[in-house]
Order: sequence, then C-alpha cells, then structure tokens
Amino acid sequence: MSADRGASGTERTDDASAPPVVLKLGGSLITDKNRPETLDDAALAAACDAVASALADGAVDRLVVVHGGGSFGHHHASEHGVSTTAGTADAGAVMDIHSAMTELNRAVLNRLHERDVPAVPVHPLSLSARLEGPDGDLDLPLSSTATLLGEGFVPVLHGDGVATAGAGVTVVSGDELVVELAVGLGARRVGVCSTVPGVLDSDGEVIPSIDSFEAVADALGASDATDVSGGMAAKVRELLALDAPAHVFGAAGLEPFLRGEDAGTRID
Ligand SMILES: Nc1ncnc2c1ncn2[C@@H]1O[C@H](COP(=O)(O)OP(=O)(O)OP(=O)(O)O)[C@@H](O)[C@H]1O
Ligand SMILES: C=C(C)CCOP(=O)(O)O
Repeated sequence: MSADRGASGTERTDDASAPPVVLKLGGSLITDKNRPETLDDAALAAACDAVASALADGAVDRLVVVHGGGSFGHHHASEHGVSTTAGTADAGAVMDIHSAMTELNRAVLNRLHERDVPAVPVHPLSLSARLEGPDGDLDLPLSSTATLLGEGFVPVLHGDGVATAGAGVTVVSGDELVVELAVGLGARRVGVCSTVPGVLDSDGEVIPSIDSFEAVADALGASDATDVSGGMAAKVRELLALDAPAHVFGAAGLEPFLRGEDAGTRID
C-alpha cells in the first residue's frame, strides 16, 4: 500500500522509523479467564475505545498491540500439557491452541475496526521459532510488523504456539512477544494492561516502580487462573530486561498510559 492513509483512514506518520508504543492487552483483562473461550466484552470494548481515541487525537502515532491468551489459549494449552517449555508433536493440539488464539485475535480486530483503527493480524505461529529448543531465545522476524507500522497499520500479535527445535510446538506468551517487539523495533514505551492496577506488594498495594527482581520477588506470584506462561513474576522479569520504560497497569491506567503519563507500576 502506498497511499498516505491506513486501512481505515488513520494518517500514517511521516517518519516511518519513529519508535512505536508497544501495548499488551492481557488475556485476563479481555476474557473471562475462568470460563473457557469467553470474552469480557465490556473490558475489551473499553480498551479498544482508549486505543482508538489515543490514535485519533495523535497521543500515539505508531502502535503495536499484543494480546494474551486468557480463557482462549491457556485452557487448550493446559489440557494438552503444552507450556512455554513443554512442547507437543500433535498437530491437533497445535490447532486447538492456535485456532482458539486466532478466534480471540479476530474478536480484538473486529472491535478495533468498529472504531476505525487500521488493525491487521500478525500470527506468531507462522513467523517465529525457538531455534535452540525450549530454553533458547525466541526468533521473531520483525520485517512484516515494521513494514505494516510504516504503512500506517496497527499490527496486532498474540500469544500463540511456536515451532521449537526438538520439542515440537511450545507456547509463546504475549509477554515474550512484547519484549522482542520492544527491543527489535526500539519501542518508545511499553504498556502491559491486566486486571490488576499494577504490581502489588505483599499488602496488596501498587508498587510505584521496580528496578530489580530481587527487591519484589517475594510478592510476585503466578496467575490466579489457568496460565501456562508464568503470570506476574515472568512479566516483571521480562520487562526488567528492556531499555524502554515499561508500565504494568489495570483498565483504569490504559488511557493515561497512552497519553504518555505514568500508570500503575513503572518498570525500568
Ligand atoms: N504481586 C502481584 N501483583 C499483581 N498481580 C499478581 C502478583 N502476583 C501474582 N499476580 C497475578 O498475576 C495476574 C496477572 O498475570 P496474568 O498473566 O494472569 O495476566 P494477563 O497478562 O492479563 O493474562 P494472560 O497471560 O492471559 O495474557 C494477576 O491477575 C494476579 O492474579
Ligand atoms: C496460551 C497461549 C497460547 C498464549 C499465552 O500468552 P499469554 O496469555 O500472553 O501468556
């Protein structure tokens, strides 16, 4: 596409290499994580409203969205014994996980399109690999995402299955994708929006900022719900590795974050 506008009329930026904002919409936020394959429609609509208005008024000009699995990916992965480290050689299991995730992706895209956000899908299963086995680094080629951004689109990636040398297909979490995208695209800011208002200390209070894992490790747990990718502890560990400032926040923090303000817990 070489026109000056994106798919639904969003103006593309003059500087195709300007650093993007990378935003993860947590599966806990946009789905009911305790009921298989159930959206939280109100939460998803509110998140899409915030994204649409930040793009429309220019608070954000280049945005990559990633969403998690919630009750779409995690239940299937868990039923098949597949996680970020345990793989499967069963194509049926891969299809159960991937199909659930593409169905959720479709729902996210539809809600964004209804608000004129020029969102297009990027499916990690078709792109990505762990070339050195389950403990190896994730290889996520970014040329399609970067080019889509430069052409005025909002790429929407999601947690998915990922080809893994020696293990078949494992799970790649949205959190891992956020880190790869942030590093590879030189993100300006990173936001992780979940059901909690931030990373909580052992008294349940939001920790304003985190700069070391050890300082908060005791307060960090896994997810309350079925989750094969490590919950909050894994999130904080991965976000600490980034150069770009990252924020973990709840639904109420999304709009301030997109407007460039601090929200929830800042992780640097
Ligand atoms: N110290 C903590 N502070 C905040 N949340 C915590 C903490 N320890 C554990 N958690 C859990 O982490 C969850 C958020 O992580 P989770 O991976 O479930 O969210 P998500 O990214 O929205 O979902 P998904 O992985 O499906 O995308 C919270 O709902 C809470 O249950
Ligand atoms: C379970 C699957 C397939 C996706 C996991 O992504 P996450 O919810 O971001 O951890």
